[in-house]
Amino acid sequence: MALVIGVTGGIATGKSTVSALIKEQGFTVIDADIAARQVVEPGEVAHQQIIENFGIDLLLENGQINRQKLGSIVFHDEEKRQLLNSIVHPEVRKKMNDEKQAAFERGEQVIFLDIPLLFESKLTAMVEKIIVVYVDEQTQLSRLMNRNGLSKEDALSRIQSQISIEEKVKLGDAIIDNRGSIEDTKHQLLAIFEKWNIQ
Ligand SMILES: CC(C)(COP(=O)(O)OP(=O)(O)OC[C@H]1O[C@@H](n2cnc3c(N)ncnc32)[C@H](O)[C@@H]1O)[C@@H](O)C(=O)NCCC(=O)NCCS
Ligand SMILES: Nc1ncnc2c1ncn2[C@@H]1O[C@H](COP(=O)(O)OP(=O)(O)OP(=O)(O)O)[C@@H](O)[C@H]1O
Repeated sequence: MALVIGVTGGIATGKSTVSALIKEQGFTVIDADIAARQVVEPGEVAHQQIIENFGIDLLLENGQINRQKLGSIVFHDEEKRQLLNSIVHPEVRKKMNDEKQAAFERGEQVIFLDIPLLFESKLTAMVEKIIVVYVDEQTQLSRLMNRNGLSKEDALSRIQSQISIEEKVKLGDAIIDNRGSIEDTKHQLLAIFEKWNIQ
């Protein structure tokens, strides 16, 4: 039986960074953020449902959803965020399950799922072990502001739309402290692999 491991954390705490290190070790990482982009491509069911619920003005000239505009709506309005989640999440779960199945069928023994909202969306049953990628809230805020070019207010509203990273740390089977260098983060990841006998 293959082992399925969830990688989670708060927004901008370093899940993608850790996922890249996991891939470097030769493992498949199935990324919920990527799936969430694929299921809203023009022609997909969720694309149509988003237009019906949020309006045609949300589209760019090329027919893609204007993610910046949608983000500025849903990260300031919990009801609208729940509405978007109810459209996108079922499709994301399907896509991730299909990709997981394909990895099983390729004979892979350990599969990683990078799911930012693992706890918020109550998806912990999808995985057997959980790695939480941690940085303190100040580091999270400044990395998010830098990476996305967001104001402090906008960055805080995104952070506050999730369970706090301090809470998530209590729920993980293993924690990676990503406040140091990438090399330091890699050492912690490899130590977890050793402890869990992942090779
Ligand atoms: C609101 C959208 C359009 C903003 O797009 P944008 O390109 O700016 O951000 P991106 O998708 O890369 O997400 C960045 C991070 O934001 C956080 N985030 C995204 N959606 C949500 C949400 N609904 N609730 C809380 N945090 C979220 C996650 O930590 C994610 O890693 C987009 O995030 C979206 O469609 N969200 C709904 C789907 C979802 O929940 N995705 C997260 C994984 S399933
Ligand atoms: N150890 C580190 N040292 C310095 N900067 C880092 C480190 N790890 C990640 N970063 C930077 O912090 C930002 C957030 O990292 P990353 O994109 O991996 O987070 P994430 O958790 O995947 O974000 P999201 O929730 O938005 O998907 C990026 O700009 C990244 O380059």
